[in-house]
Amino acid sequence: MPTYRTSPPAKLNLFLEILGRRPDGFHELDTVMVAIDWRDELELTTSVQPGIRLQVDWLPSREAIAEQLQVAVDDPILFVPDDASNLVHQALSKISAATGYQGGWDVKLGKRIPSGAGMGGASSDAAATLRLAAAAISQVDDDMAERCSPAMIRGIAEQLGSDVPFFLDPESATGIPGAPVSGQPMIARALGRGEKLTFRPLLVSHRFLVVYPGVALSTPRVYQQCQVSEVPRSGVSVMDAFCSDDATGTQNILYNALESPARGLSPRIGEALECLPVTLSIQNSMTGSGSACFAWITDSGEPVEPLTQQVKGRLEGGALIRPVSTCTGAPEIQIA
Ligand SMILES: C[C@@](CO)(OP(=O)(O)O)[C@H](O)COP(=O)(O)OP(=O)(O)OC[C@H]1O[C@@H](n2ccc(N)nc2=O)[C@H](O)[C@@H]1O
Ligand SMILES: Nc1ncnc2c1ncn2[C@@H]1O[C@H](COP(=O)(O)OP(=O)(O)O)[C@@H](O)[C@H]1O
Repeated sequence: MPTYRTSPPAKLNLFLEILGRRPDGFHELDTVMVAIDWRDELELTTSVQPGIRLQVDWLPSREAIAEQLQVAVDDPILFVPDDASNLVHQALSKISAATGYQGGWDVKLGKRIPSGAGMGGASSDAAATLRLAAAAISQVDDDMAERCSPAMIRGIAEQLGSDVPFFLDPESATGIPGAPVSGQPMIARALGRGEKLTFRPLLVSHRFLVVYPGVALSTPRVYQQCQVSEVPRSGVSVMDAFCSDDATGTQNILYNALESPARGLSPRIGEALECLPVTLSIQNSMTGSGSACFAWITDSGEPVEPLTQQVKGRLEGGALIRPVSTCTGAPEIQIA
């Protein structure tokens, strides 16, 4: 059986405004996201033996991540489920049910993206699973290939989570044939509960310094504490700034309405933000519902390594601190 592999990326929310509260418990959003090259690793093989066998490990090792976070290897912060609560598992159950695929799945998930960070790790793993599983199932016969339509994939992605469609290729994510092709870095604006997407290609690569301050925040808890904005800002100007071919010197456009409730839930958010540099060419924000924060380095000539060392020196306590760049949200699938 061939093995299908890909490296699901994390995301950063560059802008997030709360437009309203919905009767179903979700919030209407205006958010702008990019994928970044902080990646998990996912490997999937079909099997004649029914069932889903999922193995999850930290990369490069649980010990290495625990050491950086200054916690014990069995600390709850490093817990990632390997049962039916993992979104990879749920994605496979749903695609098997939707296509009538009767076989089983063997999956290895290598985690680098921390959980409860607002970096969308679980959502990205789920979207990548759908893409790999669709590629594998499509090999069975033409009938199966036809059942793996972009509309079916998008429908499952939306059921799995508000952020999951963002990590599909733009045509599957939007349902618009001819949407910008996958494989190149994009920026997306998401409306609704996060699933109504518009993609635009990025003309230049953008660099960030990301800090995960070693605390996991629950997305529902952060939303419970948030305020609907009376005079909502719009994500359009952020899209425009990031889509220009030179963002050097762009001032104060990052915004996240969930930052204030997240700060209230953990002092580590403020600590992470305060240790990030702020200059004429560097702006800071929190991603998603937290806890990770980031600095956007708008000047392409600014070296990132001294900034990384500066932040490592300033932030007390365990943390994961990494320079990253924008990348495609739906990376290439390798078949071996
Ligand atoms: C905040 C964001 C910003 O991109 O990202 P993360 O911090 O999770 O990465 C997203 O809105 C999270 O999307 P996702 O993580 O897929 O959330 P879901 O599983 O759909 O929802 C989890 C819970 O979050 C709340 N929720 C989520 C999305 C939304 N538009 N309004 C909400 O109120 C609801 O309480 C929901 O039950
Ligand atoms: N594939 C997965 N990777 C990480 N966490 C997962 C996964 N599937 C389900 N989870 C659960 O999802 C929650 C965190 O989701 P995640 O996407 O990592 O964070 P966030 O929503 O902050 O971006 C945790 O409760 C975790 O147990």
